[in-house]
Amino acid sequence: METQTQAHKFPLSLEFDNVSTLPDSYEWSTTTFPSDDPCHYTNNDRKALLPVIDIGEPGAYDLVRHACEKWGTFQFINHGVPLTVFRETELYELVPATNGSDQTQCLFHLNSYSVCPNHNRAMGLAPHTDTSLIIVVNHSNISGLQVYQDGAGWVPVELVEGALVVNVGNLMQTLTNGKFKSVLHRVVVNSICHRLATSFFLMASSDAKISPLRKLVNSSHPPLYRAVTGKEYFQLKYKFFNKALESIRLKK
Ligand SMILES: O=C(O)CCC(=O)C(=O)O
Ligand SMILES: [Fe+2]
Repeated sequence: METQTQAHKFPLSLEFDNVSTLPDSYEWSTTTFPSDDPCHYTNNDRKALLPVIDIGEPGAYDLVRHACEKWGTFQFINHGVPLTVFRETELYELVPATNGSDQTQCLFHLNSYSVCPNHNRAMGLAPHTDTSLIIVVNHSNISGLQVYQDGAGWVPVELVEGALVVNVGNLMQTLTNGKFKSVLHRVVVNSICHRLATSFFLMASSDAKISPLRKLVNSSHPPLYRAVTGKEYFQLKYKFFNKALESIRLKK
């Protein structure tokens, strides 16, 4: 048994450290691993490679827009954060911090996925779309994040040193009248490495009204979503989870 003091140290000693098989309550329908190295796997499907964008390049703006329309996600490099920060900073040195006030604009999550004995029958993070406007993920150097794409299924997000992942969230999909797609994603676990990832959520403040931008709405592109406040949308997400966007969709 852990003592109280040890239990607060990172990496956390989690329940799975003490079990040799997956408890029934964690059972998930089978997930498959794309390669022999579950900690650092590559994507063998060259047709389903997520964009990695150098945001210092002249054409970066168009590439970002295209990625948000087609994929709802991309990785970016040349963001100004020195590589040494990625190499030398152990994620577990970071202290998770949230701003709990009503005016919250940003949220920072530290996600910890412990080693799992029966990884192909468990799920680290269930398939979901993110609620906020945009999300920036540092998935460090351990694989696990996968995004769903029509026609390609679950696509692993490849490890690119120093790259950060951006996901389009539900509220950005609303704001862009469905032009940018909020990406369905999940995290799989493995039986060898403990994975840590940080997510930075750019949120709408609770009383901000979010509705499709006027310049993206016209007679051939009528508004797809009704206006919601940040607070209302969070309540809808809690109630409807992955069906929340559907719940504010205007009927034709
Ligand atoms: O762990 C990851 O790579 C992604 C985490 C995530 O999807 C989230 O925090 O919403
Ligand atoms: Fe997410």
